[in-house]
Amino acid sequence: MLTVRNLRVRYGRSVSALHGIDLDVPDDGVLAVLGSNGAGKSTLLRAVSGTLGLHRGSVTGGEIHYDGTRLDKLDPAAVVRQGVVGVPEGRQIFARMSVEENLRAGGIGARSAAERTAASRRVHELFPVLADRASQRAGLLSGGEQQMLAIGRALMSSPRLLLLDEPSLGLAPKIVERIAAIIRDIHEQGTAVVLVEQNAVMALGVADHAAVLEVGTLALSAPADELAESEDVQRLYLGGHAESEAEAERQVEAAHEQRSAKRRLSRWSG
Ligand SMILES: Nc1ncnc2c1ncn2[C@@H]1O[C@H](COP(=O)(O)OP(=O)(O)OP(=O)(O)O)[C@@H](O)[C@H]1O
Repeated sequence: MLTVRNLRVRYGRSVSALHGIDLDVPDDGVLAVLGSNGAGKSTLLRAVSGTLGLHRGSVTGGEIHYDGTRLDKLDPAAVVRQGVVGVPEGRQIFARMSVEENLRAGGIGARSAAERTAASRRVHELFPVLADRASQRAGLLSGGEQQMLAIGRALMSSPRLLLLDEPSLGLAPKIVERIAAIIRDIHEQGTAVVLVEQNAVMALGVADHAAVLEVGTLALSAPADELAESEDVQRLYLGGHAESEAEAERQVEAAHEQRSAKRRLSRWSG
């Protein structure tokens, strides 16, 4: 279980980005974190993954615990060793290295060769395209494939909690659907997920629970299906990027359809 209590974050002296956030992510959960630009979503993930220092930010109050260990005092490598691994916004793969080399880099922290082999098998099963493109330069992959590589590389260290920052960013709707299905698979294989997204349709279709951030505070926290039904959320986040009312309605229907697909799936697997 990840618990975040009264988390406060600043960048330098002047920017206060989070003003006291409380969140819980159970071991078998998928938490969607929604909110508009600048709400503090990436900051939250940076605080959990210990990477705020790389952005001149710091935790100025509160605590983050994972499975009995206090994370907010650890450096990024130590957070990964606790089983918490992030995929930052913008993918940040090693563009000049091959797909296979990128994956190998992700597996450096594995506890044993057997663990590395199992992780590699899992990644290639989830993303067959990465096996097909093993020797290709990562920078030559399509945007969707680069996102898959970024997630695959994170999975190489066998995380128990995966932090995803806007995996749908800049991708075509069909690719976003594939990424959503893969996140569901990853979760069903036993990895908890925190999914930061501006694409609320996608996020609410995948998540069990959702939190909405507004300028550094937690505005709402509720089961994802309740939020998908909420008129405020539909108005602000589901129809927010639609170019017409008809498109907004289509997006709302898509979120409902994704949720019922997920329910059907869990009935089959349960
Ligand atoms: N490195 C930084 N230095 C100074 N201020 C920053 C830095 N990174 C983020 N901020 C500020 O902190 C606040 C929260 O930003 P954050 O990137 O966490 O929001 P977000 O919800 O992830 O938005 P987006 O979807 O645009 O990434 C914003 O006011 C932002 O301008």
